[in-house]
Amino acid sequence: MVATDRLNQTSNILHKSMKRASSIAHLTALDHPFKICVIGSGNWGTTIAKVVSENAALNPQLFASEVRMWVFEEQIDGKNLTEIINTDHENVKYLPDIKLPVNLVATPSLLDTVKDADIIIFNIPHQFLAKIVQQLKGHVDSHVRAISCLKGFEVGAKGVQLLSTYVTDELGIECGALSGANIATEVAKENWSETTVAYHIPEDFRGEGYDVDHKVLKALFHRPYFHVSVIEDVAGISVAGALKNVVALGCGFVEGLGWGNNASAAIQRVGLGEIIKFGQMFFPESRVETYYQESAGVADLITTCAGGRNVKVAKLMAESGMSALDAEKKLLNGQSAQGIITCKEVHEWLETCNSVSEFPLFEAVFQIIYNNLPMENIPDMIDELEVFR
Ligand SMILES: NC(=O)c1ccc[n+]([C@@H]2O[C@H](COP(=O)([O-])OP(=O)(O)OC[C@H]3O[C@@H](n4cnc5c(N)ncnc54)[C@H](O)[C@@H]3O)[C@@H](O)[C@H]2O)c1
Ligand SMILES: O=P(O)(O)OC[C@H](O)CO
Repeated sequence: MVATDRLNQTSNILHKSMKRASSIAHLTALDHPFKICVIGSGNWGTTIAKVVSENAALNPQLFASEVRMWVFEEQIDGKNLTEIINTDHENVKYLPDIKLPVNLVATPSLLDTVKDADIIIFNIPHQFLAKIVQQLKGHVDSHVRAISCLKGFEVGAKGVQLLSTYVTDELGIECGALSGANIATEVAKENWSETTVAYHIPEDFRGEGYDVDHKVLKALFHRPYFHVSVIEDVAGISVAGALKNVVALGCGFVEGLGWGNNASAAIQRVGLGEIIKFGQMFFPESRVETYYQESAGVADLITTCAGGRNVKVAKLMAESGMSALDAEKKLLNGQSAQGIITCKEVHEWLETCNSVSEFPLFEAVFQIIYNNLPMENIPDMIDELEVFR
């Protein structure tokens, strides 16, 4: 009896997942297949390019097979990285030992990459976004749609902005976000993980089959090893994705000091509270439920604090006394620990708003990295400032 129930249950699950897969597979682009490009070819940029290229090859009615990936050109052993990727189908510097699909084409020219694209996926360390977006101005049609996979904020004349909002404001195109518990190398190895894509359907939506909607985004990003949930809360997933990197630096400090799991859990508790508070104060459209219902949120905080690059960099700082930038350079071979810049952006914004004292962990991380405050002071800094909560 129990065995029969199990069998029925398994067959129901299989039936549901086959139905879901076939409903995605039967989508058709009614005008021409959507042309995809990826801007960025780092650790995550290349991984996401692999994911979408696989789906592009599998769904010819929906996506053009060729996916272009913009590569910030550099030489590896006297050869251009683009040439290596296009010949060997491997990004030997930023994603070694992972075979890339043959329909993924590395392109050194930014403008050639976006030419005729229907969907642009931004995936670079966020400190380079402004420069890239400025180069794209005037070269992207207003009906192009975009997804930002970046984690960070833009802080400037307009205050603190989501990176997707920055893209929309500067290029005049709708931009959503993708964020989740996604250490790139695990996704690249096709170990199962989940992610969240958030996207608002814009007012100039041209209709199902002619434009990008939630079904198209699911078809673009969902893989058997990469399960996608598509929602509306762009602000919630973006705030969570940016700020968990700052919390991870705090975890790295206490880990490097040898304080153990309780200390790391304490940092994550305070950090989650500050993430939610930041979202509510500065992006009131974000939903608190997103943080625990979606992969972008608590789940991302957990994976990042367990094994992300920010935690590794901060740990090395604690163990060696190195500066953040030196530790990043030594450990990451050109990759970026985004929390180092994000904590500065957050500090500058909070100072403008006279709200520094309401975010004691974020401020402690900033002071340790930029003003050499002893990391052993973290517990006291959190206590002293927490009275303002
Ligand atoms: N790696 C991950 O596990 C992961 C997972 C999820 C999200 N993210 C986020 O995705 C974004 C991209 O991260 P990544 O891991 O692909 O990048 P990365 O950290 O691997 O950075 C290296 C990339 O930066 C490029 N670069 C270096 N100098 C440049 C310049 N002057 N102009 C433009 N590009 C330059 C390099 O060419 C390379 O492509 C980040 O915001 C990151 O937080 C990363
Ligand atoms: O390696 P990190 O610290 O940049 O984190 C990677 C991802 O953002 C985890 O989801």
